Amino acid sequence: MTTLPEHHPALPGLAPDLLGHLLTLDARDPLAHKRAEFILPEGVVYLDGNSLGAMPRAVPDRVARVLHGEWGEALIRSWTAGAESGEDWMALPDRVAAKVARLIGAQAHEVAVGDSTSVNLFKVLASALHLNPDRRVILTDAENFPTDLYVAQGLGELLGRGHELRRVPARDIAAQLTPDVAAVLLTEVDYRTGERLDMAAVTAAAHAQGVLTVWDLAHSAGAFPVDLRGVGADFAVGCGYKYLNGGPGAPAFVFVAERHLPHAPTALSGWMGHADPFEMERSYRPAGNARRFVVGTPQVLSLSALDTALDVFEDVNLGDLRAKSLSLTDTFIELMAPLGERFSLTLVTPLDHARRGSQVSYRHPDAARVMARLTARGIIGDFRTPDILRFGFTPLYHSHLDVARAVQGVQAVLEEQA
Ligand SMILES: Cc1ncc(COP(=O)(O)O)c(C=O)c1O
Ligand SMILES: Nc1ccccc1C(=O)C[C@H](N)C(=O)O
Repeated sequence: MTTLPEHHPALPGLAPDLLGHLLTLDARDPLAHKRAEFILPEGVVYLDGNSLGAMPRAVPDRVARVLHGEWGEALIRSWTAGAESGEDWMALPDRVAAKVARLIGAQAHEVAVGDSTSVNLFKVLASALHLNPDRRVILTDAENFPTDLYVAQGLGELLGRGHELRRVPARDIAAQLTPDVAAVLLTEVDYRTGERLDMAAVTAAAHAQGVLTVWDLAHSAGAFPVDLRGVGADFAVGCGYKYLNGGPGAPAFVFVAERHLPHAPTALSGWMGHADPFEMERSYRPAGNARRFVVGTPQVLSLSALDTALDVFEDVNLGDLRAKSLSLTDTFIELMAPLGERFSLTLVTPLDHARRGSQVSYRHPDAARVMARLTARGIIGDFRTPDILRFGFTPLYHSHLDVARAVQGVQAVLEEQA
């Protein structure tokens, strides 16, 4: 007989056949062993890895080594110590970039790591507009994440050449790829609904109209395999602290397709993106790879945390990651269905697998209060304005039993409030 995993208290009230079914799914889970690589508080079902990923167990030791050994003892020598084997601080952004590249279907020299997603968005959008100089429109999803909208708006105004940020519903993007559009800026997975766009189809449609693509992979990277090269994407950015589990404020990543590297200027030409920073040349000569999108001194402490966090993915088959994510979200949707009928819960996440990221969201008229109560019970998700309850699933550390516990928590809160 299957035994309950240690970190799960038994689930009182769960029908034995359902419990058996969930335990079977968990017993067959090829990623079940990954949970032990994270530190998660007892008694909590953490459904917020799409806002701040949980801490991988190996991170504190790595950060302590960097603090005490590399900073405390070796001091300035750490910038170059171990350069022969690529262990030096100078090479840290490139080492981390190579690990991210595998997760997003890119080549290592097409990826740089540093700064925040917002800042990286500014850099690549500026590059895209430069590469399409005769067009003046940035086309975006009207409901895109605020920072994407703000950065695009601000950059357009700064350029002072009459750029327009055109916001249209995501479903209309393909029809709006008119000859005045320079770049389309989209988040692959909507942060509120969890709806996933067809990146391959949108990219192909954009290219057919001479439009460059900028993808925000904040809710994609580390949640399922992304194939930037396969879809022919031009530019992309994403967060280090969500599904990559790099810690609060972790450095973000930026992707520039190889074909653009010789021509894509960086709006922020800092010395760390120079081909040879310590030559101290008088004028800027960009690194030949995406490293040019690193601007200033790398954030060694947070890059080190992210570097170790990414090692969790080393033995992970990304197809397994996606399959498990879908199994978790399917299970959640299925177990929540009877509650939807009893309470005012409306599923807003697509049932179609191809159109789903790794989260499930519902509208509820009192969503803020429901989420506050859930959080107080240790079921941690997100409230997103105006009325969204959002539950993020992380295939590396969730089990199907976690899903059932979360649903039991939602049921208890909704019954209390009724
Ligand atoms: C789609 C999307 N883009 C960007 C960000 C964040 O950007 P930054 O890390 O610069 O705050 C988030 C979340 O905060 C997000 O959901
Ligand atoms: N960076 C943060 C800092 C503080 C609180 C939340 C965030 C998030 O990342 C929110 C997330 N982007 C979201 O999709 O809602």
